[in-house]
Amino acid sequence: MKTQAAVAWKSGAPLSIETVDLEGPRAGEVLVEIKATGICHTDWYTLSGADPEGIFPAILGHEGAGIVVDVGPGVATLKKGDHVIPLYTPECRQCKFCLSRKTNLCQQIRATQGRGLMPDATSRFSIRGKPVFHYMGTSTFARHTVVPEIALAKIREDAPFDKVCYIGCGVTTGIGAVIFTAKVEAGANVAVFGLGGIGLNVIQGAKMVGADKIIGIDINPARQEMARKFGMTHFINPKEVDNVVDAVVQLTGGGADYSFECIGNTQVMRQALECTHKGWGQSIIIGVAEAGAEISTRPFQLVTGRQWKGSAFGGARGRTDVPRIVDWYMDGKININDLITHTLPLEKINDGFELMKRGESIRAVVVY
Ligand SMILES: NC(=O)c1ccc[n+]([C@@H]2O[C@H](COP(=O)([O-])OP(=O)(O)OC[C@H]3O[C@@H](n4cnc5c(N)ncnc54)[C@H](O)[C@@H]3O)[C@@H](O)[C@H]2O)c1
Ligand SMILES: N[C@@H](CCC(=O)N[C@@H](CSCO)C(=O)NCC(=O)O)C(=O)O
Ligand SMILES: [Zn+2]
Ligand SMILES: [Zn+2]
Repeated sequence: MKTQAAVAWKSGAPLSIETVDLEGPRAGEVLVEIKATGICHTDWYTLSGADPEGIFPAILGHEGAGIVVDVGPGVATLKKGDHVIPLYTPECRQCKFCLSRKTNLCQQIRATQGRGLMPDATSRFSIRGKPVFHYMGTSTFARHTVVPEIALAKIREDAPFDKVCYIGCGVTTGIGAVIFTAKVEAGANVAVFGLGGIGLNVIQGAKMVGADKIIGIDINPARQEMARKFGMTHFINPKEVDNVVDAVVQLTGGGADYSFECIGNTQVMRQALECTHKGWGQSIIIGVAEAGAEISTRPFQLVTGRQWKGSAFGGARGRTDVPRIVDWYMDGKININDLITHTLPLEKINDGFELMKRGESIRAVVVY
């Protein structure tokens, strides 16, 4: 079939709206009509050329929601008409990683996904006979996409696509990092570095679990108002203090119990670790840093009880947890609407990237 997509021909260049050829679903695959997709900082990271796994031409996008149009042979858990959220972290429930119960990082299709291919090592997308790569196994910047069955969460049919698409990455990543990765307890003091589409969801998660002080740190003062609305109790602008680490330590009487880095800046990752409490502080890295970047600190920071952890997709097991998070939204337990600051048609997708780069949007959502 033919469909429309925003194609990334090469790094650093704007996306180009094209008619692309899309082959139907093969065994274990599902054809999905994408109804809406958010634009995440990670799409920009890959488009910028900083991603070692970035390959071109590709159809980016990993924060979508849509409807099943067709299923390939052997697909047992989904049927035409089902509402779904594509998962860049699948959940096969059979691989060593899934069975370990220790991680959400299902590895069943990770190798081919990282090469922009479906599990049988081919692409379903092409233009004028030349293959176009998939991205993160989802490619939601296309009106139609083909996704493995194990990488789709079935969601309730009354959930609005233009809001719950954000659960496909940002909402789950932020709230999940608090609940599933750090397991923040009521009364804990939390520091959140970077108050964008991810950090604001960390704040929302910290508020949900009953954290005490929730300290937000951002160089963009315009982020303060929204962050307070979501539960931030204190704000630090790094440009206005001598030392961010000292500022957090002072505010918390010794250091944050948990900190979250939601920027992708390795200098800030160090600050986030070092502002946590001696003996038990945990710092969770969420931000994605460019190829070749490395983190450093004095080993003494770890010897004295601080811990560094990372979190991908908030530690969520997508097929199990995403439908629950959709329920939280539908039950009014989490706020997504206020974080979606801009809605655009596909033709304006590059404007969405510009809004993000200028710090003007929290989430821009493309509605097909
Ligand atoms: N681990 C995961 O599963 C996962 C999932 C989604 C996104 N990410 C990553 O998380 C990061 C944040 O994504 P986002 O969509 O929220 O981005 P965003 O652009 O919406 O937000 C980033 C925020 O950081 C602030 N910032 C930039 N430099 C800063 C500094 N030096 N000190 C303090 N604040 C600073 C910006 O002003 C902005 O508010 C990105 O690196 C993205 O790739 C990771
Ligand atoms: N390809 C990148 C890795 C980027 C990365 O860390 N991605 C996160 C999700 S970001 C969503 O916005 C992730 O899930 N990582 C685990 C994984 O990719 O298996 C690089 O190589 O730097
Ligand atoms: Zn993302
Ligand atoms: Zn698995």
